[in-house]
Amino acid sequence: MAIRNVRIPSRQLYINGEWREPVKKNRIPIINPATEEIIGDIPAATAEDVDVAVEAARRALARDDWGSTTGAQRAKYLRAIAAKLLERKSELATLESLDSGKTLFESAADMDDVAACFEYYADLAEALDSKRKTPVNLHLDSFKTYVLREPLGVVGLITPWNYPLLMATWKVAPALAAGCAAILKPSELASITCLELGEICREVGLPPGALNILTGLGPEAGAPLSSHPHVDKIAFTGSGPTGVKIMTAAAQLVKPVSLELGGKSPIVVFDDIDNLDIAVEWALFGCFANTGQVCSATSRLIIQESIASEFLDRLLLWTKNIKISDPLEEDCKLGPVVSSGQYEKVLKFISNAKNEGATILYGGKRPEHLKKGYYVQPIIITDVNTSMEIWKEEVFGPVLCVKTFKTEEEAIELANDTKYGLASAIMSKDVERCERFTKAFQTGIIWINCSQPTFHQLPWGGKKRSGFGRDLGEWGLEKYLNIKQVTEYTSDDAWDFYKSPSN
Ligand SMILES: NC(=O)C1=CN([C@@H]2O[C@H](COP(=O)(O)OP(=O)(O)OC[C@H]3O[C@@H](n4cnc5c(N)ncnc54)[C@H](O)[C@@H]3O)[C@@H](O)[C@H]2O)C=CC1
Ligand code: BAL
Ligand code: NA
Repeated sequence: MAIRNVRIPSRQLYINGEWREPVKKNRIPIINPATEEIIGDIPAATAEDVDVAVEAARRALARDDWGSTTGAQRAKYLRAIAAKLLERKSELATLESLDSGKTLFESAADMDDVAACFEYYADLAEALDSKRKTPVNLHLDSFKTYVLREPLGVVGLITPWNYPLLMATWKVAPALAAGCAAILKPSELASITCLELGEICREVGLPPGALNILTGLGPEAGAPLSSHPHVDKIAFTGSGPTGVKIMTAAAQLVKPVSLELGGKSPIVVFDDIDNLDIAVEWALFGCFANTGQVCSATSRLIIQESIASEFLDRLLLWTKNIKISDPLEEDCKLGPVVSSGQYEKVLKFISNAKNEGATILYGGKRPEHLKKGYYVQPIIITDVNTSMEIWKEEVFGPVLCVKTFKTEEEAIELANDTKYGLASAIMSKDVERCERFTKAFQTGIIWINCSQPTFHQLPWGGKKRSGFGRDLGEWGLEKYLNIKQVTEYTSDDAWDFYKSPSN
């Protein structure tokens, strides 16, 4: 099917370097959330296909063309992938928007980030060659020791729909850089661009089995991957309940996992900020970018009482000015949410908030000019108390709830009043106060005078119920490495622990 001059490719599962029909031959429709139309379909993998892909991955590790590569050789593949991605950037960005509802501007930015992330891990793969073997000096004559950093093995990468190709890349690029063989299971709600990554890997001649891509439903394709005895690690980004299932399955085999499970992140705004509009825009971007479907969205605005009224007035003006439209339209700043399920979920959160006594200051309805599609106006909710669902639970939609504070102590208590621990933001020009908050925030990511800017050189992940482990940066590579110590006895003398029978 061709939409706006982009053909939706029809693909199979990408296993062992080729396209392969799923054993059970099932397919899942692709729905464009802007129109609610079916625009194609993706293959639905099951446990049988997981077995085939895991075997292909194991064989890749055993073969010299992947298992014995240097980091420099792997870097060449990663750079070739990045180059192909950029060649197809505009097509891939359109496909991402059609599949997920992301604005075309954000999809295009994602494709740049995806290519840059492959390039970044190409550099780290090269650097790994000099760090592969590290001597450790024990200051003993009788022992020579060193530490090897080796690929961990076969890794399962289970990813969400909010940044479909980018979240996959945060795991695929470092896994390949480390020399692992990977099986990617993208979200069934948005898999098109991840399948195209398969085509790109085929074109650049990535050795068969190094990366396998299995689209399909979570319980049918993700669960058998998590519990597979020959998968050495699972890296997951998605919801808390699914994270618990994956960790439980992996625990039976003592399989390591890393989990990035979203949050309910605070943005604390103090009255000493110089420019109200600049702070307002960050608050807006922090919660409404990507239609609020961001794990680190700062969806709790905690504002100093002295400026609350003026701040909210401006926030309202800015919010009303956001262009909501088909994500492919120029200047669109807010597209639909990803699916009918997510749409219903967002609307339910809003009605629950009303029923619990909160005030809908603005939004939360279907925009009048959009009759179809999973569109909802951005929402600002006030009169919130800390026992309300809207204060406590992740919505994953353009929903901002607001509370005020008087003192710094009160602000930090409100900020940390959450089971999650992914990100926190503070807006203040007082450097020492920002330092105090940096220490006090119980999260893995701190933003000062901004919210959301993300750089692939920096560790990404949280604490508390937001999970553990880190993507990105050198930390994102380490998790795909096995650290192996080698201890050699170099003395000609006997060990002399036991009495020799010949004496
Ligand atoms: N932390 C984050 O970045 C994300 C958080 N979410 C949250 O999750 C909510 C629900 O969204 P979903 O798409 O249903 O998230 P989900 O957590 O169910 O899906 C994420 C991935 O896990 C897979 N999966 C589902 N069940 C599985 C199982 N039993 N074993 C292995 N893999 C499984 C899915 O197929 C998908 O690839 C959202 O409303 C949002 O609150 C959703 C996406 C991303
Ligand atoms: N910048 C966003 C990453 C995420 O939502 O997972
Ligand atoms: Na879709």
